Amino acid sequence: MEMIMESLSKTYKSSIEKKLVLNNISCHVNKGEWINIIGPSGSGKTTLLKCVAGIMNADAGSKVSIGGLDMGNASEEEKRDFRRRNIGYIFQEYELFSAYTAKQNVMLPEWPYKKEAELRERSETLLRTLGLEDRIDAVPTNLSGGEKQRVAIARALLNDPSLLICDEPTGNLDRASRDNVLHILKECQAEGRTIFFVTHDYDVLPYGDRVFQLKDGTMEEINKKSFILQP
Ligand SMILES: Nc1ncnc2c1ncn2[C@@H]1O[C@H](COP(=O)(O)OP(=O)(O)OP(=O)(O)O)[C@@H](O)[C@H]1O
Repeated sequence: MEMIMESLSKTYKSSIEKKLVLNNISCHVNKGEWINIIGPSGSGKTTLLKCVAGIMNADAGSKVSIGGLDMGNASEEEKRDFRRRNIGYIFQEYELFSAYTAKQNVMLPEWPYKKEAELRERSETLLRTLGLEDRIDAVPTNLSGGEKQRVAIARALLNDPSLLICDEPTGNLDRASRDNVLHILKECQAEGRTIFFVTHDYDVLPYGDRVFQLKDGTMEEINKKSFILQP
């Protein structure tokens, strides 16, 4: 799914301050590309992902277009429907519902729209693929951080999204689980999906096609090779 950001700015406004977090960012992502975003804590990575997904409104004058949908002009309902059909979003804080099991959390976004038996089978398959076969019926309070992260990843994959937006999806995983998740995402990319991936982990960078760095409100492309350690 093609993504176009032009002059994208975002200001947080409160009664005591106005904070410009993203300042005139432009970036064009081709269908099927894997883009990695790095940047210091607080540089606006999560803000950028939320503006791109239409979860948060960018400032007036910004242009964000995803798969032809103009986020600035779409209604909340259009954006919600578009996300459900096309975007898998892996939240940094997992955003799991504590009253539901791992399997139910994965099924939840499609519950009103698809047959329950079909959803149950699909979510169990995804949880098994992510190494959670023993935790399918556990509630989030009984899951470790890494397990919760993998449930959140399974949920994002449920609708076979054309675009995966990933906010540090491997931050709480050990090396083996991280490599498993990256391998699964690489397969998703091979199937033609676009991946927009925020990370602090430089070991993730070789998996992507291009790297952008967010700093002081601006975003610039960095040569991916500059992160590969020389012997
Ligand atoms: N709702 C909000 N209101 C005001 N300021 C906010 C709000 N959300 C985030 N910020 C501020 O905007 C800046 C960017 O936050 P954001 O979460 O996008 O950064 P980040 O790069 O994802 O950080 P991290 O790597 O620590 O997750 C931070 O200084 C943060 O304090």
